Amino acid sequence: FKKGWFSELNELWPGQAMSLQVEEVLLHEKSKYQDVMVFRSKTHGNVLILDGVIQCTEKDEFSYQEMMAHIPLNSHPNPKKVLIIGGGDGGVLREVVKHPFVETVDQCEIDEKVIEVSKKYLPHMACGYDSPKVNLHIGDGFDFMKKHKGEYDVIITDSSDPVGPASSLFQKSYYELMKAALKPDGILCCQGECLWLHLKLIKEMLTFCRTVFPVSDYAFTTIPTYPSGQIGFILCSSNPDTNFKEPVTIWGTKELKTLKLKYYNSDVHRAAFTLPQFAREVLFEA
Ligand SMILES: NCCCN[C@H]1CC[C@H](N)CC1
Repeated sequence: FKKGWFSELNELWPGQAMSLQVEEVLLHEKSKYQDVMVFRSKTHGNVLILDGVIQCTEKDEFSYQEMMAHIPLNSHPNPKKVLIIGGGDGGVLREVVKHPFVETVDQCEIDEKVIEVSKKYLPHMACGYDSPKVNLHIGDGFDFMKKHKGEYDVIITDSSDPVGPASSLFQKSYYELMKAALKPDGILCCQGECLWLHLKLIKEMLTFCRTVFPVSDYAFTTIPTYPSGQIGFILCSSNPDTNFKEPVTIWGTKELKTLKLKYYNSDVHRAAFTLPQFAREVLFEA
């Protein structure tokens, strides 16, 4: 490639590749599960790469973390107990612990190296680990959920892509496990890939979610450094009265400033469920 540039080449987005200019590689080593790299980019701050895939950049990570946390939390009337599967960089955790209703957060991340690296090179994301609300567990999310039935108001699965270690998180069996770990009116939010690239996979997931939950929906955010600049979220609720499109908790300007939110607000929440026609007809009309 052009000297001094990182390109995100991957079979999950054939024929295209996001590139970032590299100033300095800060770390590059193997964890027990994957190849871990951090570099300081010219224009996007520090960047975390796992197995050659961009996980987050300091410049735009807040788009994904805020939406992944606040869409489910503000769709639940009183989310006290939250579980995060994955999310080792700490960004989603940082957002969840901000929420005034949240009392405790269990986080289960399989790769301790990702947490260690984030604390060192992504301090503005890993700051979430400093919260007294957090119980951190290193291990497999499947095993953890089997031991915590009916415990959670909200479960968030902040995963990488459906290749390698994370592919099992995109199966029906995993959603059945999350449902069992939720309280009877619980809500889940999972990384749901991209409308431009993975519409078929999203359709398959929504189809099996509709056999497991009374309510399932899909929302998206814009994020320049993820493939095609967009990523979405699968949202499911065991409470048939849940309407994700209308938040039950609405924050005003003062609260948004206090919470330091720079992407999420109630109008952005509502708009996130308004899909372009090519996606709406496949996901909700066919
Ligand atoms: N907290 C960010 C976790 C990473 N999320 C995924 C990274 C890889 C992308 N292709 C999809 C989102």
